[in-house]
Parts: sequence; C-alpha cells; structure tokens
Amino acid sequence: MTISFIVAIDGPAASGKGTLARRLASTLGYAHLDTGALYRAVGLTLLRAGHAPDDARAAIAAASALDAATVLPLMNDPALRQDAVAVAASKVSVVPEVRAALLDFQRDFAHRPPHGAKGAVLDGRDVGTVVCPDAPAKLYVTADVEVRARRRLSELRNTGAEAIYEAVLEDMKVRDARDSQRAVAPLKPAVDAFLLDTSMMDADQAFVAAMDFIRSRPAFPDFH
Ligand SMILES: Nc1ncnc2c1ncn2[C@@H]1O[C@H](COP(=O)(O)OP(=O)(O)O)[C@@H](O)[C@H]1O
Ligand SMILES: Nc1ccn([C@@H]2O[C@H](COP(=O)(O)OP(=O)(O)O)[C@@H](O)[C@H]2O)c(=O)n1
Repeated sequence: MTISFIVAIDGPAASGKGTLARRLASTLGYAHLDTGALYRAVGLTLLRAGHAPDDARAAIAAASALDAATVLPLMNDPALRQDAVAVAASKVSVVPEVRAALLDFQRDFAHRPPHGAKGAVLDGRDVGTVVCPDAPAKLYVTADVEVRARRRLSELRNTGAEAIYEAVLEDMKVRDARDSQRAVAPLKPAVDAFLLDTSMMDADQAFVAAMDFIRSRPAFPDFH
C-alpha cells in the first residue's frame, strides 16, 4: 500500500490557506480537507439548534454526532462561510473533547485519502502540530492582520454579506487571539514548518513558493 504524502497547511484567518490548499491538491492530484469546515459544521449545528456556541456540552454532542454522512452535506452549505459561524467555530474549538471527536476523521482522511489519491492536503490551525505531526511537508501561511482583514472583507462582500472593515478587523483579531492562546492545540507554526508570509504575494506567487518547497522535500514522490 503506498504511503499517502501529507501536506499540512496552518495559519490564521484569511491568510490564504484554503486557496493555496485547493490549488496544490488539484495540481498534485491529492485530496483536500478544509479542517476549519469541520469546526464550522459543529458551530453551525449549534447555532441552528438554538444553542450558544460556548455551550460545551452541546458542542461535544454535535461533534460526536458528526460522521461522513452528516458532515459532507454540511461542508457544502454556504451558511458555513458566514462570519458568525467562524466565530462559533472558534468558540467550540477550544473544547478538548470537540477536538478529540474530530481528530480521527482528519487523520483517516490524511492517511487514507478518498478516491485512491496518492496524497492529501489539509489546511487548518493544528494540522502540522497535532493532527499530522509527521507530515513530510508543513507550511505555515500568514499575512499582516490588516491584509487578511481586507481579504476577508472582500470575500464576505462577494457573498452579498454586509461587512464593515473595522468590524471584520476586530473580529479577526479576537478570533486569532482565541485560536493562538487556547490551551489545547493552539495556532502556532510547527518547528519544521515552511513560513510563507503572503502579505506582499498574490495567490499565484504563494502557490509557486509552496510548490517549490513541497518539491524540495526528500520524501516527495515525483509526479507527472
Ligand atoms: N495570496 C493572496 N493574495 C490576495 N488574496 C488572496 C491570497 N490568497 C487568498 N486570497 C483571497 O483571500 C481570501 C481568503 O483566502 P482563503 O484562502 O480563504 O484564506 P484562509 O483559508 O486562510 O482563511 C479569499 O477571498 C481569497 O481569494
Ligand atoms: N484545524 C483547525 C481548523 C479550524 N479551527 C477553528 O475553526 C475556526 C474556523 O476555521 P477556518 O479555517 O474555517 O477559518 P478561516 O481561516 O477560513 O477564517 C478557526 O478560527 C479555529 O478556531 C481549529 O480550531 N482547528
């Protein structure tokens, strides 16, 4: 059985992880998992059931109830991209049992990617540090918070949402702080991660830099 080549991409909100991960996965023929969507799915489930996102018991129950059949339809729900759901995700994700309930799904995806893919690209906050600490290619994608807020602002406005820069910036700072200061699986670069600051890079430049890094990894199987 061939070993799945795992690419772990972590970083704060709107740094460009998802854009990069999707493009790397399609170029390499690998499967892609947006791990944030799992936490968003838990947050959205709570909001829709009328629970507060900091209701740990409800969050644990929702995370434990998620399986491939229930999470996949949620992953494509446009409501997942709302900022209120990102905030809810950030609140449920501080609960250790929520993280534990989602861990096997992420690891199974990475090590046995669907459709017989030869590798997997996972993006999130703790992929290179907790989910797949042995991943042969780890990237930490970041950008100045003002740059990220402007990117998230245009992303939200493109979905028709009313968004104000100052509010998006403030929300992002609060969420980044919660993600990096939490006791369990805090957001931080793995010691062996390639640091990619996209503040002055467009998506193409970030992609080229990431591909160069991945190709340089000793375990990277040539692909044609
Ligand atoms: N390098 C980049 N330069 C400019 N805009 C970018 C870049 N990477 C992504 N974007 C845009 O910024 C927004 C957030 O990117 P995304 O990949 O969703 O970030 P993340 O997954 O880290 O939250 C999206 O609208 C995306 O098109
Ligand atoms: N591996 C992950 C991915 C997301 N998350 C949480 O889920 C929230 C939403 O993640 P996301 O990747 O969808 O958020 P953006 O980076 O797209 O803004 C994050 O703010 C984290 O609090 C996490 O704790 N661990």
